[in-house]
Amino acid sequence: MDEQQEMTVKNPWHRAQIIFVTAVIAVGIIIMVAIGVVQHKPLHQKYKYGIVLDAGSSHTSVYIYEWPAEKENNTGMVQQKHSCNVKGKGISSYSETPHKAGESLRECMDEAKKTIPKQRHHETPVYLGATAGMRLLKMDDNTASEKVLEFVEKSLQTYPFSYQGARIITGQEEGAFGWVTVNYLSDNFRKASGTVGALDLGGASTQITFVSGQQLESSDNSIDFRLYGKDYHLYTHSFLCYGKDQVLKLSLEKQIQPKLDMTDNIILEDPCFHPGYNVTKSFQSVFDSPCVKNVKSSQRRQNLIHIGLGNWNKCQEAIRKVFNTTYCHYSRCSFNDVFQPPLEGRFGAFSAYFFVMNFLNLTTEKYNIHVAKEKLATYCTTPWNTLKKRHPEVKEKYLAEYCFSGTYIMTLLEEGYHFTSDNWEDIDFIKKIGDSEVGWTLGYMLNLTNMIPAEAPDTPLLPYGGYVTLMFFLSLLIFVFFILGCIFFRRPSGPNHKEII
Ligand SMILES: Nc1nc2c(ncn2[C@@H]2O[C@H](COP(=O)(O)OP(=O)(O)OP(=O)(O)O)[C@@H](O)[C@H]2O)c(=O)[nH]1
Ligand SMILES: [Ca+2]
Repeated sequence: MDEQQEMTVKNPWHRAQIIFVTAVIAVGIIIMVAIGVVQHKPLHQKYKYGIVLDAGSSHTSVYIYEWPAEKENNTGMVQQKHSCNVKGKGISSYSETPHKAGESLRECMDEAKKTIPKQRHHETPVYLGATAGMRLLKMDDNTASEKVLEFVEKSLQTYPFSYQGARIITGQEEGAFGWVTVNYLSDNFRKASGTVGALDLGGASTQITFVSGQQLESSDNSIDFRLYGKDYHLYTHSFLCYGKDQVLKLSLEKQIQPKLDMTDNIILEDPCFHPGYNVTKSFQSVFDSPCVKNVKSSQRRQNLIHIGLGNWNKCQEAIRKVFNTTYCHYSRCSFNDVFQPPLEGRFGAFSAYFFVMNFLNLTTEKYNIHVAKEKLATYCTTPWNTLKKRHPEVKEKYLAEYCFSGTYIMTLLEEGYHFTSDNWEDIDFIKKIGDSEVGWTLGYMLNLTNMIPAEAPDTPLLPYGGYVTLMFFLSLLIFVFFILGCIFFRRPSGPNHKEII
């Protein structure tokens, strides 16, 4: 007993003291880690914003994008926060009243002012990109197109944002930035996985863009990007006048060609419109475009009496005539003597590809190309009155044109771009990825703000959550081992054990 007392007195690691000291050290470690973690995490997530106006041929849309301020160069961070459709037609329709082009943007820009926090207004860039409608106006009347852009610019400069310019973007930019958008939103750059091609069908032009492993025979169709440490060799082409509104004009022009000598109104029996459809249109309204300039300048007839026949086969025959496939001075072409390498990979088809194929229910199920054609053929025979009763909510102009547009899309994809029954299912008809709409605007802004770096940034060893968890458990482990150590230290061992107790 005396011996034991002697030992207890001699031992500097008294039990209570050990536990106290150990606990203090452990709590200290945990506090240190917690402070380190909190210190590195911003207290409030701050967002930045960007505005892009898509001044298309048929209408203008205003897109507001948002991203966490401190993660500017992490790909996948920018998302669409809001979008607004400008009332009325596209800005090119204001060629005779250009001031109205600027005014037309007011409502949506006022909405942008409300959507973006006030303290961020001055640093929010605003870009306007005009596409095929303005390209056509520029071809037709350069002064008018400049006036329209001038008024649009004046209008945008009245807002508290950081105005960055309004311009007509090229077809290559439109195609390439559509491709950037699809792949950015699919996170394909960060994953360094394969990319998907982009198919965009507008009102006045259409774009095809994909990564090609082939040597491109035409420099006009070639764009190179270095994104996130990887080189991308892109094929892109924009067909002006091959958007769905302009191609309808082209097709009508081809169909009435044999009747152009007639002096009266022209009656056109059109297989691409539904049986019972009978609408009188002013000749001028149909052919007022540089895409069908010959008709416009040489013929000024009063009216076109447009009568539907609803015959899909004949409709496709008529549409085929807008593609010139008789001549190709490259090793291979799509149509109109435009070079196109073999198709590669999957494709995302958006804009009117989606509007039309979605309405026709050809996007949701995996139809093969033959079934899709059969369904479309049946749809085209539906009488006009039946359709109107079936879809009272759909705008009549859209409803009347789905048979034509669907047939154009099938023909463009199959006979224009050479999709076959084997790769038809590689096409995804899409409108949005996540909450962001697919189109060229996001890619355009990412490019102009340098938000996709050429080289991948060094990434931390662990994601933030993983780091916190690991540090916590390591501290806990140290604490537990310390306690165990103390217990073992405290417990006497060896042959004298029994004697001591
Ligand atoms: N059915 C349907 N058609 C639509 C809708 N929105 C637009 N369209 C039509 O689809 C076509 C393409 O629309 P967009 O992609 O907006 O075309 P855009 O950007 O104005 O034209 P581009 O300058 O050639 O790109 C046009 O003919 C539009 O009138 C919709 O919600 N439903
Ligand atoms: Ca467009």
